[in-house]
Amino acid sequence: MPMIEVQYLTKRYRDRVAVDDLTFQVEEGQILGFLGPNGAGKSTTMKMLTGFIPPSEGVVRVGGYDVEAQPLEVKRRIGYLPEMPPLYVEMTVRGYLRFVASLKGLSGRALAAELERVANLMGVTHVMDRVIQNLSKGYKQRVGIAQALLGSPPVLILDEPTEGLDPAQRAELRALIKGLAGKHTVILSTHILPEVTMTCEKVLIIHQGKMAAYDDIHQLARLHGQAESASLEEVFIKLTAA
Ligand SMILES: Nc1ncnc2c1ncn2[C@@H]1O[C@H](COP(=O)(O)OP(=O)(O)OP(=O)(O)O)[C@@H](O)[C@H]1O
Repeated sequence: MPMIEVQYLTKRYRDRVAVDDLTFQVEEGQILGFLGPNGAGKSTTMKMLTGFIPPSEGVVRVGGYDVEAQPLEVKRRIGYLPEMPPLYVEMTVRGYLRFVASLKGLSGRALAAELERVANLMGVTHVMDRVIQNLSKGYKQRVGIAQALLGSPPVLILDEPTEGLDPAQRAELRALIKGLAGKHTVILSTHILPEVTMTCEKVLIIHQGKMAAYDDIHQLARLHGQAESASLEEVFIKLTAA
């Protein structure tokens, strides 16, 4: 059974179709790169996968649970980094992460250990007692990713996780995400194409809400590129030009 199953997923905002009949699945332990130009519908799709907004049509199942019928079962299994992380900016990093960890059911020693683990992983140990609103953009992003990783959920939905990070942290995060493969199922949206080439085996490209490509990263170049060596960038530009 695939870890994430999406069938006929559609979202309409009044007369605008933001996501148009998407069907795809992500196998357990796989990292799916999710690409599309600005406004293609990536964030809208991710919000529906996590139960943040309801679909107009279609079905999403995570770990076999239906997002609409069993939202708590789904949320329990997903770590979500939205495009705009819901940080409580007046809290300290420690206070905020502790709060999120308690929402995820952690307490006592397990909570303290988990806080330390994700803080180390994201390199925020030295800012734990600072107020979030005073942090730089990159550090806010690190805190956003840290909250998604708390409790080590089997599924991670990451909406442009490397946005705002410096090159060193971006490389670290890439390695971290790659290291999650096998144990975690990940959907990673990004505008940085080499990031996908380096991290993902499978790629979904959407354009104007519709699926433009959904393939193994090597197949993609073969099917849509001029040559087998076509870069993901060439394929992306070709598929999203219209
Ligand atoms: N709440 C909303 N009400 C009306 N239209 C919306 C709403 N949210 C998104 N849209 C529209 O839906 C479409 C898809 O937006 P979405 O944010 O999902 O794109 P995206 O692929 O994530 O873009 P980006 O790469 O710029 O973040 C856009 O045309 C957007 O204007």
